[in-house]
Parts: sequence; C-alpha cells; structure tokens
Amino acid sequence: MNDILETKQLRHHYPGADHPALDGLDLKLPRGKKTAICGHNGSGKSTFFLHAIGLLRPTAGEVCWQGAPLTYRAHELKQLRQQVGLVFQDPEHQIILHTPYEDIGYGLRNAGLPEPEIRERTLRMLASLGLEQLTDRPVHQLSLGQKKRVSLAGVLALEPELLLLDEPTAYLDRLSERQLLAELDRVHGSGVTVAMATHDMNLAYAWADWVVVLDQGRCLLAGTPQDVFVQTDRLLALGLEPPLLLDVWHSLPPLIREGNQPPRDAEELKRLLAAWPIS
Ligand SMILES: Nc1ncnc2c1ncn2[C@@H]1O[C@H](COP(=O)(O)OP(=O)(O)OP(=O)(O)O)[C@@H](O)[C@H]1O
Repeated sequence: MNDILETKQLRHHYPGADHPALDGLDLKLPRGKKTAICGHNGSGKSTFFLHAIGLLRPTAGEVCWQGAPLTYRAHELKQLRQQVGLVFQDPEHQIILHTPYEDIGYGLRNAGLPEPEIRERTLRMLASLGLEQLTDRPVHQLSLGQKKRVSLAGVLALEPELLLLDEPTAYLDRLSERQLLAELDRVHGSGVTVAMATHDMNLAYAWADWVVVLDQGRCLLAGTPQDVFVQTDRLLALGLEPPLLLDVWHSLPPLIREGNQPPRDAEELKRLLAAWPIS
C-alpha cells in the first residue's frame, strides 16, 4: 500500500509525564484515503498529529513523510507544513488575526506567495466555505462553527496534500457537521488525503474508508471500517462503543442480511429494508 505518512515505533514522552503519550506507535495513513483515527481520551491522537507536522520531535522512532524520515531541518519543516495541514480541535488555537480575511491570508503570506495570489486564494476559500458574509467580521463575533470553518479555510488555502483534523465535528450541531463533512468530501474528491481524529464511532464508520484505533499510544487495530468495526469485543474492551448502525444490522434476521454488505449509513439501511418483501 502507498502510504503518504507513516510512523515507525514512534515514542513520545512529555517532560515530567508518568507514561509516554506515544509508546512504539506504528501508524500508516494510506495515500488518497479518508482515515479515521479513533481512540478514547488520552490515547495519543493529538500527539500523533503534532508529530505529523514536525511540531514535536520523537523521543525514539521516526516519522516518514512520503517514504523519507523527517530530518527536522528548518527548510524541510517549512515545506512539510505546506504539504501537511493540521486543523486543531479548538479554533482559538489556530486563528490568530482579527478577521477571517486577514487570518486566511496570514499562512499564505508566511509561505511567501505574491499578494495577488494571496488575495485570490483567500477570496476563493471564503467563498468555498460559505464565509463571504463574514469576510471582515471580527473573529470574536463568530460562532464556534464559523470559527471552525475559518480555521479549516486557513489550512486549505495552503493546498495541502494531507489534511489532518483533530475532532473536527466536536461541539458542532447536526447541520454544521453535515456541511463540514460535505466540504471534506469535496476536498478529498480533489485528491487530498484526509485523516480525522474522532471519538465518534458512528461518524468513523460512515465516513472513513480506513480506520485505525489507538490505545495508550499504540495502534491496536487498522483496516477497513468493516474489518475494524466487526471486532465488537475488542472495541468494547478499549472503551469504544461500536457503531449503532452495525449493531442494528447484526440484530436483523439473517435472511435480510444474507448476501448484503452491512450498510454504511441510515439511508442505505432504509433502502435495504425497503427492498425486503413483507409477506
Ligand atoms: N503537553 C503535555 N504535557 C504532558 N502530558 C501531555 C501533554 N499533552 C498530552 N499529554 C498526555 O499525553 C497523553 C496523550 O494525549 P493526547 O492529547 O495525545 O491524546 P488524545 O487521544 O488526543 O486525547 P483527546 O481525545 O482527549 O484529545 C495523555 O496521557 C495526556 O495527558
């Protein structure tokens, strides 16, 4: 498999911590896929992301970008951060300027782009994320969902090859979540590899085409959603609730399930049930 980013026996010990946050993490992000990184609180998801953009350095092990280990030289890190975009869980940690327009342009200016291109890309990102009406609105007047879209726009403006999102749907209402997922599908459709950390197994099951499960800084499971989520007992032992849809599916009579793949979303389940003759 062609992996865009890989960690090999990655270990990270924060100064003063009792346990390592990452403890021999072997994790691969397949190129071109949508990967869900699952794991309960403190399993190491955010620490992995900080390593993926070279913000933290390994205590041991290595991070490979496009097959080559990171060297942590300044010019390499600058290039890496243009190729790998990380959207933090809390937009307050990401947005640093006063308005969406200024903030989205900031990263582009840092990357050394000429002013006309900065303006063109910023306006394009504002439009594609439905933020035109908020272009010059002070950031502190925006809702959380709007701030999340601004921070995503700032990262997407750099046109990364790999987009990482830390709990992107946390605290969003259903409509904002649906809009964000549609945007991620559009970005993925344009050729970007996307990986999101999430606690939401229902979301991971419906959205991802590759799933990894972390526990205590290690990768315990990796595979397609069907392969990973069928391991109900292991997930429960890791404190993760298996997807509701899969639970419902397995509770249906075998005659309905026979010859069908488990549905990935409620609409698919409804279609399968509607096709079943009631007599
Ligand atoms: N700056 C830090 N200093 C010391 N320990 C830290 C620091 N950041 C994280 N940790 C610890 O490292 C471990 C992994 O944390 P991390 O934030 O990577 O997990 P996570 O899976 O992203 O959690 P969550 O789902 O709550 O965001 C936890 O035990 C956490 O307490």
